[in-house]
Amino acid sequence: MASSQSFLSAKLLDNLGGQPKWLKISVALVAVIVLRSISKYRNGVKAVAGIPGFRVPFFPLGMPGVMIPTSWWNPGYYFTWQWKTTNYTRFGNDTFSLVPFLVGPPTIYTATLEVARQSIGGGHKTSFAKADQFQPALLYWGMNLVAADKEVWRKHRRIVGPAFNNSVYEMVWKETLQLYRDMTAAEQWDGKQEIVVPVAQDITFKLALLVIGKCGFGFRFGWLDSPQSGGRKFSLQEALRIVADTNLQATLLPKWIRRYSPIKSFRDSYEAYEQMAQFMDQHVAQKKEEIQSKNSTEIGKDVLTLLVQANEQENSKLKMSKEELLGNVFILLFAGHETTGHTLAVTLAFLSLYPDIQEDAYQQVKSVIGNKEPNFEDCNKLDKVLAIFFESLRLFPSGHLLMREAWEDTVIQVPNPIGQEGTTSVPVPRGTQLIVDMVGVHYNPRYFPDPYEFKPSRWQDVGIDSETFTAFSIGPRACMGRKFATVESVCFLSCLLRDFEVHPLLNAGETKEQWRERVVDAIFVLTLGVKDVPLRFVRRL
Ligand code: HEM
Repeated sequence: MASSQSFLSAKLLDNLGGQPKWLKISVALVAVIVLRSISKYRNGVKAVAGIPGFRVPFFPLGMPGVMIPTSWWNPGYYFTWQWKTTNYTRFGNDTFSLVPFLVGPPTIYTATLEVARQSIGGGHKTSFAKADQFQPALLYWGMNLVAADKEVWRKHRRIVGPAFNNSVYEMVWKETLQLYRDMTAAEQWDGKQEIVVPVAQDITFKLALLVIGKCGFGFRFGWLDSPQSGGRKFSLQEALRIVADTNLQATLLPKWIRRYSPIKSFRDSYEAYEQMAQFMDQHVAQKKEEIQSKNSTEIGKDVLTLLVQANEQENSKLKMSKEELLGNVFILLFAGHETTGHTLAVTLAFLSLYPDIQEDAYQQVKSVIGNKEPNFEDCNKLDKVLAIFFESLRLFPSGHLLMREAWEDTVIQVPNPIGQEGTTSVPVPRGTQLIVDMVGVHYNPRYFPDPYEFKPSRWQDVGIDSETFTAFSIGPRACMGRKFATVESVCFLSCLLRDFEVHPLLNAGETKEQWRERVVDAIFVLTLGVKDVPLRFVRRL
C-alpha cells in the first residue's frame, strides 16, 4: 500500500505540471493522508471482523480525540456516558466496533457480560491482556498490580494479596466508625439540627483516603490533620487529585516544561507530582526503619509493610524493585480512595432523592444497630444499605472502561441481538483492542429491566462477595479492594442514616428534579465520578 501511495502521489505531481511548489507539496500531502486513511480504515474494519459501529477520525481515548468534546463526528472521552441511551441501539447489538481512519486503534466495545467473561474475566487462559497503549497513565510511578500481566501480575498479587483479609476488613469497619465520630466532632456537627454540606465529596474523599491510609499504610492522620506531602503546597488529598487530573500532561510533557511553564495548572501539576514522590519516599523510608527496629512478630501485615519487605528481599522471585514499590503505593492510594469517594457521594445523592428508600434503610439500621456501638458482624445484616450502595454503583460504575488487547489471534462468541437466541463467532486478530463498557453493561436491558430506574431491590439477597454484582469486575482480575470498599461504605452510610436524614441542598426556587438534572451526572477523570453533590443533613429526633 505504501508503494501505491507514493506512486499515486508522484502521478498527481506530474499532472500538476507548472503549478507553484507549495501547491504541489500540499496536494501530495493530502493525497498521502487520504490514501493512508483508506488503507487504515480497511485494515481496521478487518480487525473488528466487520462488526458494525462508529467510523470516525480519532480514537476517543487517545490524542487528539480525547481533547475534542463529544460531537457527532468525534465520540470523545465522554461518549460511553453521553450516548449511553443510543450507543447500543444504534448498531443493533450490544457489541459494536469503533474504527478510526486517522489516529488510533480499531476497537471492539461490548456491553455484554458474555464477552466480558471471555476477555476481562478469562484467567490465565485468556487471549487478552491489559492494553499497552492505555498503560502510560497507570505506569508513571512504576509497574503495579493494576497494570501488570501474566507472571509479573502473579508476583504482585502474591505480595499484595495477603494484606486483604478479614482482620483488615474488621479494622476498616472500626476505623470508619472512629473517623465518622472524629468527623462529626471536628466539623462541629454534634448538637446541630441541620448541617449544610455544599460538596459531599469533601467528606467522602477525605474519609476514603484516611481509611486506606490507616488500614493499608498505617498512616496516622486524624480528620482535621491535613496530611502534607513534605510540608509543601498541597495536602496529600489535593496532590493525589491534581496528579490524577493532570496525568495526561505528566505522561506527555517533560518535567521541565511543566515546572517552568507560565501556565499555572502545569506548574501545579509539576508540584503535585514532586510532592507525591516525596510523600511516598518519606513513608517508605519510615516503614523500612520500623521493620528493621522490630522483631518479626511485632511487624504488621499492612500493604506498605508487605511491599517494603518485598523490596528488601534479595535473590527472591518475589523481589520488588523501587519503581514497582512506588507504583503499587500510588495505585493503591489512588484506587483505594477515588473510586470509593465518588461512589459514596453518588449514593448520598440517590438517598436524598428517594426518601422512601432512605426511610426503609433507616428502619433496618435502627433495628440492627439501635443505640449500641455498631460492630463488624452487623455489616452482613445491613443488606438494605448494601443494596443502595450497589445500585448507586451500578448507575455510576467508577471503574467504567475495562480495556484489553488480544495478544494472539483469537475468536470470541458475541451474543446475538436481544430477542435472538445464540451467539456469533467473531475472529479477533492479535493487537485488536477490546473495551468492556461498564456503563453499557449496567444500563443493558438484557440484564437490568428498567435500567434507568434506581431500584436497590435488584440486589436483595446479593452478598458482598457475589459476582452477580459486576461493578468490581469479574474473574481473577476483579477488584482487590471490593470488600474493603464495601465494608467502609456500609459502615459510613449506616452511621449517617442512623443520625441524619439526607436531603438535596436546593438552590432558591429549584425543584428536586432540577437538582437531579444539575447534579446527578458523570464526570470522568481516571475513573467515572459524579459532579459536586450539595446536600443537607437533618438530625433525626
Ligand atoms: C467503589 C469502589 C471500587 C470500585 C468500583 C473498583 C473497581 C475496580 C475494577 C472495575 C477493577 C478492574 C480493573 C480492570 O480490570 O481493568 C478494579 C481493580 C482493582 N482494584 Fe478496585 N475498585 C474499588 C475500590 C478499590 C479499593 C478500595 C482498592 C484498594 C484498597 C482497590 C484496589 C484495586 C486493585 C489493586 C485492582 C487490581 C486487581 C488486579 O488486577 O489484580 N479498589 N477495581
